[in-house]
Amino acid sequence: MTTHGTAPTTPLGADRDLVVSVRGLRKEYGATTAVDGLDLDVGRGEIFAMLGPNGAGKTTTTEILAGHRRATAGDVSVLGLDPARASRAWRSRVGVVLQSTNDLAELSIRELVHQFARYYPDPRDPDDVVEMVGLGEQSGSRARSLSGGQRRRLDVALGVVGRPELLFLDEPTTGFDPQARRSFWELLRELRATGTTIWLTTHYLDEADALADRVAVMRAGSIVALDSPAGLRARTHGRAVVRWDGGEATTASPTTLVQDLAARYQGEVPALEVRRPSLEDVYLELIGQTPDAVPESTTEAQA
Ligand SMILES: Nc1ncnc2c1ncn2[C@@H]1O[C@H](COP(=O)(O)OP(=O)(O)OP(=O)(O)O)[C@@H](O)[C@H]1O
Repeated sequence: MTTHGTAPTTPLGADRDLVVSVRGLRKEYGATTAVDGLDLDVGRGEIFAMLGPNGAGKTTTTEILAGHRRATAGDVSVLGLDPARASRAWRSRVGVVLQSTNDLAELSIRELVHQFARYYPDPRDPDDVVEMVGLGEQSGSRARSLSGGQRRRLDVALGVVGRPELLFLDEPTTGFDPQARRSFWELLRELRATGTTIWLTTHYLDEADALADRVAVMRAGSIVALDSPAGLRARTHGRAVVRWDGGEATTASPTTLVQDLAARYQGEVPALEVRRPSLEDVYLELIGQTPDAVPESTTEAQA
């Protein structure tokens, strides 16, 4: 706990509506600074997403918050406690799904989820949880025999069976087919509706856009933007990209440009496209990369 000035300040984690509070978090691995002075708060019942390229520091931050890794410096409060000194009671309030998966015994899905449920004081019904993650039909199969995406669903089942107040998910939908992702998103929304706070890392823009109340974009150990998906999108400041056979321009007044072009071509402008920057464009700009080509799916042609 740190106090500044003479007036007493609220100790980190004393605000019960804040599930996660981080101030000045740093993590160094030898000469590598993985997390470079992070400040953030996550409110109860929020879905909070961390986006960022490989090596940005998302996993390191998540592991520190989940009590799996020690910070080099900074103050961290998760559910009112420093995770580095967390008790067993604290652990039972937190669900953790990290990238490194557990080594599974020769148990069936159903047996595993039942076994995990016994570690918690007030677990969900394990059979309901197996259904909830869409593994009902495979519940008798050995966990080892699952596909990558099914395995990830099992990880989520093990993370939620203890009825956690806070759920950490590190890249939870990697390896999911599109339909499995959609139903997984639905599951996360249901969990949020029952009051679960969700901390999520992802590489998928559409995932953050579809799910998150707020998104932190991380780059080289720092947060470069922290906003709602709509707030991030608004950073395009009304700009649009106008393309035609012979040129391209980014402008805040595309209609005027199209009128000018129409006058110049005396009618149809060849291969005219007008496109609003997508969340992906904003993201790529934030992390210092610009797309080589505009993806087809985000291209909007207007006559
Ligand atoms: N155990 C470790 N020892 C040394 N360096 C590490 C270790 N874990 C991570 N790093 C380094 O810390 C930085 C942040 O890594 P981290 O895994 O937190 O990033 P990330 O954003 O989760 O990346 P990804 O999207 O690839 O999972 C990287 O430069 C990485 O090489």
